[in-house]
Amino acid sequence: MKKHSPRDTLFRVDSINEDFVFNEHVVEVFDDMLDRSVPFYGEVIRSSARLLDCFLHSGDTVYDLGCATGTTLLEFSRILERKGLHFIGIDNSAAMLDKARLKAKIYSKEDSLDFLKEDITTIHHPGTGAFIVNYTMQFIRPLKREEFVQRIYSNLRPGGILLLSEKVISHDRRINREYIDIYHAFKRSRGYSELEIAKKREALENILIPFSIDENRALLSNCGFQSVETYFQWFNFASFIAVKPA
Ligand SMILES: C[S@@+](CC[C@H](N)C(=O)[O-])C[C@H]1O[C@@H](n2cnc3c(N)ncnc32)[C@H](O)[C@@H]1O
Ligand SMILES: O=C(O)C(=O)C[C@]1(C(=O)O)C=C[C@@H](O)C=C1
Repeated sequence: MKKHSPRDTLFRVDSINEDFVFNEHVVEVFDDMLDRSVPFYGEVIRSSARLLDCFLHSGDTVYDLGCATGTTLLEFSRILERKGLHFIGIDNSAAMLDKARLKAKIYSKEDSLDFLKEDITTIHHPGTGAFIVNYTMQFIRPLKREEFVQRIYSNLRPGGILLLSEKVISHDRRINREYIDIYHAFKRSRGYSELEIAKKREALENILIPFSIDENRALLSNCGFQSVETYFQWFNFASFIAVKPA
């Protein structure tokens, strides 16, 4: 897909030090930021599309919670064009949604994609075939996550799926440190400087709170999901599938 955002230079030296928020500056460079900051971003989307193809039926609805600029749903609508699914993105940032709608228009997908401004922690969309929650639950306060996943579970139809992608930690201190170093080397290879990496890390401190793989799996199981597996992992990034019993 063509690039739709200028280069992410938010954490260059002259920028101000503040907590990370999804404001208009972030929206402006967001697609470039994700492309250079999330390992195998495109591959995770394509793998998720394969799972949707396996588990969903024609007429099912897919909600992308925290859809940001709509990249994931645009890819789904292209890959799964003939499957007869409805795609709806939800975000609480008007600027993200404006960009998502613009991209849908550019790719002539306005008719197959909808975008809603809602708080993902209070959704009510019963009978949903699949929820996608990519790199977003990590921004929800840990104490609120169980209620959030419970709500997703109760809005899924029997046999429906949740696809969850998150940055993760290891409780083994050595492994955790090595994974973070490997991730920072990845960011350097994508053109971020040491200073940009350090400043972004500081801005995300106490804002992006990752769970371990085991903690995420336990959370999903506690909310009623019976089958829970990881379908992708690259060091400190992982994607999970959780299936609601049919
Ligand atoms: C890291 S981005 C998600 C990236 C996107 N899923 C992707 O893969 O391209 C997190 C998104 O969640 C949105 N968000 C965070 N908290 C939210 C909430 N409570 N309700 C709705 N959207 C929220 C932010 O506005 C932001 O667009
Ligand atoms: O740059 C980082 O350190 C990241 O963790 C990347 C990450 C994420 O994993 O969600 C963090 C914030 C942005 O929303 C996009 C990507």
